[in-house]
Parts: sequence; C-alpha cells; structure tokens
Amino acid sequence: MLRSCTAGLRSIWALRGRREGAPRLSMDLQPARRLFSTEKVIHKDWALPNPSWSKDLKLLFDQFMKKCEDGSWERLPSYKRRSTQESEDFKTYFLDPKLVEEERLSQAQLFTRGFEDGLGFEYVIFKNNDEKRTVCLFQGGPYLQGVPGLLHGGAMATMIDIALGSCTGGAVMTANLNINFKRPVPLCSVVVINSQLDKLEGRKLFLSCNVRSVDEKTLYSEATGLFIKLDPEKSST
Ligand SMILES: CCCCCCCCCCCC(=O)SCCNC(=O)CCNC(=O)[C@H](O)C(C)(C)COP(=O)(O)OP(=O)(O)OC[C@H]1O[C@@H](n2cnc3c(N)ncnc32)[C@H](O)[C@@H]1OP(=O)(O)O
Repeated sequence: MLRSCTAGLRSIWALRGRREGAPRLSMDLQPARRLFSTEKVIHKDWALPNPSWSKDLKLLFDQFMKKCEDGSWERLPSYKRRSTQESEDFKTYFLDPKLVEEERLSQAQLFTRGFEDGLGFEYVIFKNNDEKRTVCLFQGGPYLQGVPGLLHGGAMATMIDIALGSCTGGAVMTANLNINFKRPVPLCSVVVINSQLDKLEGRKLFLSCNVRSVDEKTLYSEATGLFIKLDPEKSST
C-alpha cells in the first residue's frame, strides 16, 4: 500500500505545476511572504479533487456532489486563510497585538492546507443544514504517519476537530474533544467522518462523530466535542 502511495506521489509531483491554480514547487520553497502575496494561492479553494486523490475519494466526492444538486447538501469550500470578516471576528476575542506580530500574522494559514498535494490532509466537507450534520471525506497522506504505515492519532484528532467544527458555524472554539481510537487508520487510505450537532444549550454546542472506512465495515474512531460560541462581552487576552 505504501509503495503504491509513493508511486502515486511521484506522478503527483510530476503533474503539479501543470494544474491550473497549483503553486509551482519552486515557488513553495520561497519565503512565506512571497507565497502569501500571491492572491491566486490565498483564494484557491482546496476542497476540490487534485491528482493525488484516490479512486475511493473521487468516487465519494462525485456521489456527494450529486447530492448537492437538489440543495439539500452543500460542499464547503476550504481556504488557506480565513475571510477578512472571520478573522476580524476572532481578532476581537483573541488577538493581542503584543502577542502576535502583524507580519507573522500576515503569513498565517490553516495548517491542514499547508502541505503539498497528497502529502498531508486531503479532505472535503459536505454539509446538510436541515439535518445539522456534515460528512468529511479524508485521505491522510504519508507526511501524517505515526506508527509506521499508520495515520498519526493527532492527525486524526485534527480532522475530527475540523469535522465537528464544520457542524457549528459562526465564531466558536473547541472547549473539549473526547476521542476513542478503536482501530488504526492505514496511511493514505480514505475515511469518512460523519458528524452531527446533538444539542445546543445556550452558548454550548454538543457534537459527536464517527470515523469509518469507505465500505463502512471498520469503525476507526468515535468522538464527542463541546464547542463554545464566543461571548462578545468577553475577551480571552
Ligand atoms: C470547512 C470549514 C470548517 C471550519 C471549521 C473550522 C473549525 C476549526 C476548529 C479549530 C478549533 C480550534 O482549534 S480551537 C483551539 C483549541 N481551543 C482553545 O484554545 C479554547 C481555549 N478555551 C477558551 O478560549 C475558553 O475556555 C472558551 C472560549 C472555550 C470558553 O470561554 P468563555 O467564553 O469564557 O466561556 P465560559 O464562561 O468559560 O464557559 C461557557 C460555558 O461552557 C462551559 N465550558 C467551558 N469549557 C468547558 C469544558 N472544557 N468542559 C465542559 N464545559 C465547559 C462552562 O462551564 C459554561 O457553562 P454554563 O455555565 O454556561 O453552563
């Protein structure tokens, strides 16, 4: 499995740069300031297929895109940087200019989108607003290895946090995340994270999810999360 993953990656590296919108490899090695001054890179939607996506991931993606046609589901776009409005919302609560330099902040990006195609987190989230649930399709690449041949639990936890967070909306923070890792996830495989909002209690959002294999036969993890809507009266800094 790992050998096919590596072979796949070799062709990905050969292909990238030819793909529209893909930053060239040489450019990615330049200082972050140059990378982030490129509008095309900042505004690129990363939750779309690229050559590193396996057959399973592409197939599931196509199935969910079909479900989007009647409006019951929507694909959530994913950017390296939050929109200006979102950033402003969070800045109000957390950003003490004494703690984070403006120049550093201008380099900030969502760390799950900081890898070359196929090497790290490849994922897309679909949301059903009426049912208050999301489905995240996730393929963890070779740079997310923990135990040899297996996905690192922290990478799984990251995706679970993002998947649960995608059920919330608005300015929220994770207060509690509880994960039961039941089976190890093979590196480069595709998993499906089904998340739902279970309860809303004031500012508290109680969520849960499970992580399964594409054929649904393997239950990899189960998790619950508590997210808190930020209180405009409070600032954490
Ligand atoms: C595709 C796009 C997707 C995009 C989706 C992207 C999602 C990305 C997700 C990334 C999220 C993160 O990484 S977030 C980073 C990791 N998390 C953090 O750093 C959070 C650090 N903690 C905090 O800043 C704070 O504790 C907050 C904001 C969570 C809560 O502070 P607060 O606003 O002052 O609220 P507070 O009064 O303390 O609590 C409100 C109520 O919640 C309860 N409460 C608070 N914390 C807990 C807790 N751990 N366990 C139980 N209960 C708790 C309190 O008892 C209270 O209940 P009651 O008295 O009202 O009953």
